Amino acid sequence: MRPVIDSTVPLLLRGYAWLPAKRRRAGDDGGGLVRARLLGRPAVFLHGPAAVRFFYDEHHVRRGGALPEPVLDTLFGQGAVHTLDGDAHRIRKALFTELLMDPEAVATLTDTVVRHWREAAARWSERSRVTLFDEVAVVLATAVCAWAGLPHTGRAAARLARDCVAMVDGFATPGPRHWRARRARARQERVLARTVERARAQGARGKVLERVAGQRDADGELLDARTAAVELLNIVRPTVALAWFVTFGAHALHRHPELRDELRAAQEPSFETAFAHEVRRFYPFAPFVGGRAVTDLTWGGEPIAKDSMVLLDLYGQNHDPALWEQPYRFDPRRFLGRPPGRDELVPQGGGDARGGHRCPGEDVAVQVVGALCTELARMEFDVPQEQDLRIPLHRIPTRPRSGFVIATVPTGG
Ligand code: HEM
Repeated sequence: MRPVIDSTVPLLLRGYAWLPAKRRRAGDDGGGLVRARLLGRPAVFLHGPAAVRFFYDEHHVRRGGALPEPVLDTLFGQGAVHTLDGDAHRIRKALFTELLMDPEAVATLTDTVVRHWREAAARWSERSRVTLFDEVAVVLATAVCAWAGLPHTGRAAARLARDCVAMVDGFATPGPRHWRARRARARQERVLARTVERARAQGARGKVLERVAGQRDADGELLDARTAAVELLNIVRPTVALAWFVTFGAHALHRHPELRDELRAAQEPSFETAFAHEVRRFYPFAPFVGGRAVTDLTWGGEPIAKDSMVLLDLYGQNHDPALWEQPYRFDPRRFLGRPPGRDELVPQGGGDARGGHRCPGEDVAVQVVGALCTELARMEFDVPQEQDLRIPLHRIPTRPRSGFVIATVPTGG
């Protein structure tokens, strides 16, 4: 086998564009395995529904020791559910599936978000211009805290929103963005660990806080307050991160104004859901997920050595022409009357959310993004030309450079 040069720096520099370019150079038509070296280790990238099933088999890929420390210290937190395997994972994961996959809880969270959006939108019309990304992040942080029973309101919620955005923005880059992410995480873990301690001493105010504060691990012990804070942040941070998808949704409505009318007129939720799926498929967000090979493996006749990094190429799979007709066309109709297959659409991972590591927040994501894009479609606003709406692919995570500035049209003349 040819020696493979380490690709960590090219990946950091080229972002989402790195893997497709590597795939083209390797002459791969999309179905095969791509080899690389990352952080000094051999790595293989897979994609496609069969690869999803291979990757999510615990006999093939484990998560323990797989995530680099800079990612844990910014995005997920030390000791997070993302890093666990076997029974330890199943017991911790039940906490999230119970809280986040219950239809009533999802509906209550969505209603809370919409209520806070409407209050905020009424204030936007008093200002001539607002940056949608920043505003939506604060709406989401305020709403998820209210829903979870966390005490953050007003400025504390705005601070939490900024910190959650920083944690996501800085996980895949060296330099100032990364250090901001580390500081943001350290600050919010401290704050939330105190909240957990208070909840344990005085009784919690909300179901989510109470449930997380009372979580016991496989050994029957309560989580230490810092780990409980990490897991509270694993609910709050990704909810705030829905600001990326809502901003992408605004971008799609701007590029395809006819969809605005369709969303506005939709009598039933199916178009809204299809729109949310297409936003999650089309726009680049989570690039891939990864673990380590448990043992020597074979995929498509190719050997994968024990301990290699095995990565599932989410962005690549969501744009694979073998799965999606005209993958680079934004078209929510592709999901109308045809809900996505479990291992086909993978912006939030694949496999089974209850049994494996798939994101437990997918129902929340689809409903909140759908509801807020519909709110947006119903709102009167202009999109000033003097802003940069390009979405650079070299940056992970990316978003419209200007954050999507809107000029609200005052209501009532
Ligand atoms: C912003 C949109 C979101 C994206 C792009 C996203 C993406 C992902 C991805 C790729 C994974 C990893 C899957 C794997 O390792 O196989 C994941 C896991 C997870 N997500 Fe999300 N997610 C989003 C929203 C949410 C929301 C709204 C919540 C909670 C309210 C959430 C909570 C979690 C948790 C707790 C895990 C860990 C699951 C585990 O390791 O078992 N996510 N998410």
